[in-house]
Amino acid sequence: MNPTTGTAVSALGLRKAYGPGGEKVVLDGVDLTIPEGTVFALLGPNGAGKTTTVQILSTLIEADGGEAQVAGHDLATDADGIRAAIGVTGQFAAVDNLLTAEENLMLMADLQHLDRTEGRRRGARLLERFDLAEAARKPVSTFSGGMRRKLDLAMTLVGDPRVIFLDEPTTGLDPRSRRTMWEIIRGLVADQGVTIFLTTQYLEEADQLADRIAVLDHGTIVAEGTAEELKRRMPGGHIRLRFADAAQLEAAAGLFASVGRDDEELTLHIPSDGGIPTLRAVLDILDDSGISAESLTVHTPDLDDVFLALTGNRENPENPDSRKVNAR
Ligand SMILES: Nc1ncnc2c1ncn2[C@@H]1O[C@H](COP(=O)(O)OP(=O)(O)OP(=O)(O)O)[C@@H](O)[C@H]1O
Repeated sequence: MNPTTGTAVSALGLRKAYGPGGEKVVLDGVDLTIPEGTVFALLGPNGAGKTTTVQILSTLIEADGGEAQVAGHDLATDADGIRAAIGVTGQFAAVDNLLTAEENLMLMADLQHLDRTEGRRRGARLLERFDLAEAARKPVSTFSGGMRRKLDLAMTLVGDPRVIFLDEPTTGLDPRSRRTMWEIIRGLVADQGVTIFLTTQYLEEADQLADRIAVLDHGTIVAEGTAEELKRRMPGGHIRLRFADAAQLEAAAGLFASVGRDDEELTLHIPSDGGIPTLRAVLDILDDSGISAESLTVHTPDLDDVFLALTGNRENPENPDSRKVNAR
């Protein structure tokens, strides 16, 4: 962690290209700032460069350009410092199928140079915490997908990391296992103040977990903000006011420039970004005219709308999956 800035991860102008002449540009100048103790979600369609970003920040591959600091260590000069401070789980998981859960955890403790007693103690505590104690002595090859993910994360936690990279942590899990994983991730942030860097293709996952979301498309960040901020940027949001009778509806309709109305439902739809200042302005206008609405609801576009609007305008001919996302 960087004690002077409170920033867990920062990156400036990260670039990465593949191919003999570097003609396949994967990251084209990625900037990120992630405060410590928060959950950050990097969202993007297949092939956007999410895994590449995680691999660079976790020192698994080198960037071609740009700079980054992770947990207070510089990527270019102190990769060892970063490795000691982070945990990585996901598509390149370290779980050994032939070993039991307990053995996997002990192996991790050995790699972290913990003494045997401390290693055992931490392992047992993690198995308990992740509800894997009963299966502790069974080979991992007999585990369900959800159990393996939990073990993978438990193995990461043996080293007590301050920053954890979770690359698509719930891909392929059923809804119940996904929710369990979300609870675990929330618990890590709440109880231990760790920083989570998450990549996901699930908008709901980003919405549920992340303090801030960045949308990556074709190697650049095309939008960044809280889920609410991103949704508010989309057209289609409105405030819906319901009135007690037709007279009130009529009077209110005359107060606003562009409104939709539904006479049967006695409602007005006022285009809005859903922000509090707009909401207050609408209520003030009604108040000043002595009209009171029976109910007020704010409708904001969901994250699906945001994702499709931001990433749907260019197709990636090399990646049929990205077309699938774009065409939805
Ligand atoms: N070693 C490599 N050599 C050549 N191209 C690569 C290599 N690794 C990744 N790529 C390409 O870089 C692009 C980005 O890949 P990356 O795995 O970072 O995307 P992603 O956003 O994580 O996608 P997904 O959601 O499908 O995992 C892809 O087009 C991929 O084919």
